[in-house]
Amino acid sequence: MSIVRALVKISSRAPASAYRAYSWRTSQRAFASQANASKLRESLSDPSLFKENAYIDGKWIASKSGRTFDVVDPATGKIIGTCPEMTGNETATAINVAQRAFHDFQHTTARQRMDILKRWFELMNKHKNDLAKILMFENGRPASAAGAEITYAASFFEWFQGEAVRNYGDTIQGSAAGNRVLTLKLPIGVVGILTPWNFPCAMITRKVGAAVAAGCTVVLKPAAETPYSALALAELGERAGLPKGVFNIVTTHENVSEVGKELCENNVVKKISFTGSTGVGKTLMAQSSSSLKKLSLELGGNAPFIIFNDAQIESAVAGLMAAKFRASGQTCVCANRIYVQSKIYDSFIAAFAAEVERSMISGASEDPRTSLGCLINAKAVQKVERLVKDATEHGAEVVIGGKKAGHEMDTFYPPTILKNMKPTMQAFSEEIFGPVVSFFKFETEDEVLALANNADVGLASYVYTENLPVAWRMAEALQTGMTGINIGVISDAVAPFGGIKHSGFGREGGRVGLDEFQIMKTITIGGLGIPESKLSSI
Ligand SMILES: NC(=O)c1ccc[n+]([C@@H]2O[C@H](COP(=O)([O-])OP(=O)(O)OC[C@H]3O[C@@H](n4cnc5c(N)ncnc54)[C@H](O)[C@@H]3O)[C@@H](O)[C@H]2O)c1
Ligand SMILES: O=CCCC(=O)O
Repeated sequence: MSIVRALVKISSRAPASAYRAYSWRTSQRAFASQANASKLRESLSDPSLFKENAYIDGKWIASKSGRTFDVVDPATGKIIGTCPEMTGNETATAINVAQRAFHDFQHTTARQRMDILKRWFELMNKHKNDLAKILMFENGRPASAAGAEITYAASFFEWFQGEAVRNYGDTIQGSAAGNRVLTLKLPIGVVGILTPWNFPCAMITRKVGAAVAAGCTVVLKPAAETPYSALALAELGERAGLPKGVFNIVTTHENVSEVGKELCENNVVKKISFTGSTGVGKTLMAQSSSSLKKLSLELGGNAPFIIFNDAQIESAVAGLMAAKFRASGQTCVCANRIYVQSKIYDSFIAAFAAEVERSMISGASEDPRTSLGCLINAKAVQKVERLVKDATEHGAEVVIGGKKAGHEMDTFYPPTILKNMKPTMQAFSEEIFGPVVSFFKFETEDEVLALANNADVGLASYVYTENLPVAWRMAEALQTGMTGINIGVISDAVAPFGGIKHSGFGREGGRVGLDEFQIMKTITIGGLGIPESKLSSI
């Protein structure tokens, strides 16, 4: 409940002493927040990267109501700062600003946009440690993994600065004599971008890098849990030379539906790019139908990870570690259902469990030894607990973990391995989004293919085998947008990223990433034929 609403509620029906107690607690909270914010700010080499305002038209602003929401470090439970609680109307203002900026920005040359993105990329590298620190505090990611995300995030600006100048069209022979047909790719206009908390930086740069390369202007709504990475990126964008109004950020927590609706229904916005859950993706798609917007939806996954008898075990263990534990298992491409062929089922699980016990260390985010961080909130842990309980009640065996233990914060869950999993269990059809590894056994290629494809979503899949025809057949037949063969990390700025089925549509990164933010214009020119008088009679 918001502070304002809570105060109104309390003041209308509670005695004055209760009000005083509440006000005292509220001011204590505000004080704690200010103290932690200034601690975070002071820990940065460049404190001006930590912003607690929205960013519209190149200005750092508060909400009109003055209302804010708290941002909490999920690893410690401490409030690290506040951000403005913006409304639908304020989002409309940001959209109008972006529209005004588009008027000129669409006419910048590809080289100018390339230069901006290049500088933005360089600034991200220069401030990598500060960006990683901000990400670590707001997301709870351990320090080294936070640094890895900044490198990954910056790679999208590097990639799209190159792609900005590789904006090719076609020339086509028309069907009628003398007709010539050309295609041009033009920026689509103002884009609304909505991003999740699990990759607070990379999900933004993957979209914004492409949008800016194409010549679009942006209104971004970052996740309420992780707004500070977005705001730090805006500060660096300004330093990189982004004109005012090209990149705008609206922050909100309570008004998220209202802000999302405005982005979807406002006719000025020509494209919505969203990464998040399938449920919210469907809502945004329905809301965007009245204005027929172009959409990219990068939604949830439930990746099968398939290990055949002939796989190289060491490499499969390493691949599964990466595909499962990245971001504490909170990645849309995380391995969710692990299928191991029967001959190696037990030995593979034993090798994998040994590696988990050796290398997974849960601890304070700043501790360089920490390799497994917390989950985003206590609710995420409760979901994991529910899935583990359901599995064990229906016959799954716990190999390691399986119980919350040894941590005072309710956001931590230990690495857990379950075997003897069955398709009837909830973790078969639900995305776990946590550090739980669920092993299923299979006998034949056909059987595992049917099991793997028995999902309503289709984002990533992984196959380990030394048999090329098997690998190829599986890659073609698996109903997912992406398949890794003998590799557990498929995310790369050069590679088109996206799903099929209820994992959404559209591709980000790669050569096609730019297309998502462009319209194709076809130009037909008539009267270009050779006059008959110039043709010989033969
Ligand atoms: N395919 C991908 O690339 C990808 C990447 C990251 C996360 N995900 C998926 O996202 C999910 C985890 O993130 P989550 O639970 O925070 O997802 P979520 O859908 O609840 O939130 C994602 C974003 O949507 C916003 N949002 C929520 N309700 C909204 C509404 N009514 N209108 C507008 N915006 C709204 C949130 O504030 C956040 O910014 C998982 O299912 C995961 O697989 C997918
Ligand atoms: O969570 C989804 C996106 C992460 C990635 O780009 O690999």
